[in-house]
Amino acid sequence: MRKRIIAGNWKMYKTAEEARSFTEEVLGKAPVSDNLEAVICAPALYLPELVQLTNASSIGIGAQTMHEADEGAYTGEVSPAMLASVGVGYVVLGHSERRQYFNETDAAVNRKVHAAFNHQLTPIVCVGESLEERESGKTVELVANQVKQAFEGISEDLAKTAVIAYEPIWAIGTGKTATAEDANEVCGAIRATIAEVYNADVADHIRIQYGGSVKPGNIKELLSMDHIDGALVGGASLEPASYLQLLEAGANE
Ligand SMILES: O=C(CO)COP(=O)(O)O
Repeated sequence: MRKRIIAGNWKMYKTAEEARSFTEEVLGKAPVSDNLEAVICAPALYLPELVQLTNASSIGIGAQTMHEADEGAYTGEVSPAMLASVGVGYVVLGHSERRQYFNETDAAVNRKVHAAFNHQLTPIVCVGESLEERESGKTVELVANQVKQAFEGISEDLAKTAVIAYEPIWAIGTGKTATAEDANEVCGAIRATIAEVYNADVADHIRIQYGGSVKPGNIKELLSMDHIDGALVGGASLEPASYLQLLEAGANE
């Protein structure tokens, strides 16, 4: 049985004080369950403090991106070694906003997946199609290709521990969620791709999240689907009450 993973992606929201008070508020209230991994992916600036605050809790802390090199003359960047050195456990890679606004390519995502594993960070690898691509019937082909490229050269043992987030671009921040059936179909195709690239055992272990306008009102249905093992949540992860409701759904359903 795959352990569910529900991750909030705060994107570029919250002041330091807001990040702190959110975390303090959810700490005592987050459900503790063997079936659920809860994660907050915060702006890099707040990561050390959030790691400290959540140290004794069931909540894990993740970054939203990173550079692929351990160190170097890359002004403004944060390296995987730096993330690991402050106790960060996860990193979102290849988010569509990174691909769109920061020209992150599939090849760069692949280098970052390698770099994350080199530092014992769990990568949350994002894939997903645009509306145009969906309408032209290319979703499965495109997403399968993104997955294949992201995992190029990654061993079976490491791939098993990765997380893939299927986030259709047209569903991000728009209030338009993919239907649970459509989301499950693509997540199933991602699992089939992993089975093809690796084997059935890796496909059985790897966790696949859905992301795109996930809310307390639709998460249960999404999580009831065979191939959906969790959610990567933007807007609805910003308020403690709704983040906690998402975690409750993950722990209970
Ligand atoms: O991009 C997302 C999470 O990474 C989804 O964002 P929303 O939940 O705000 O649609």
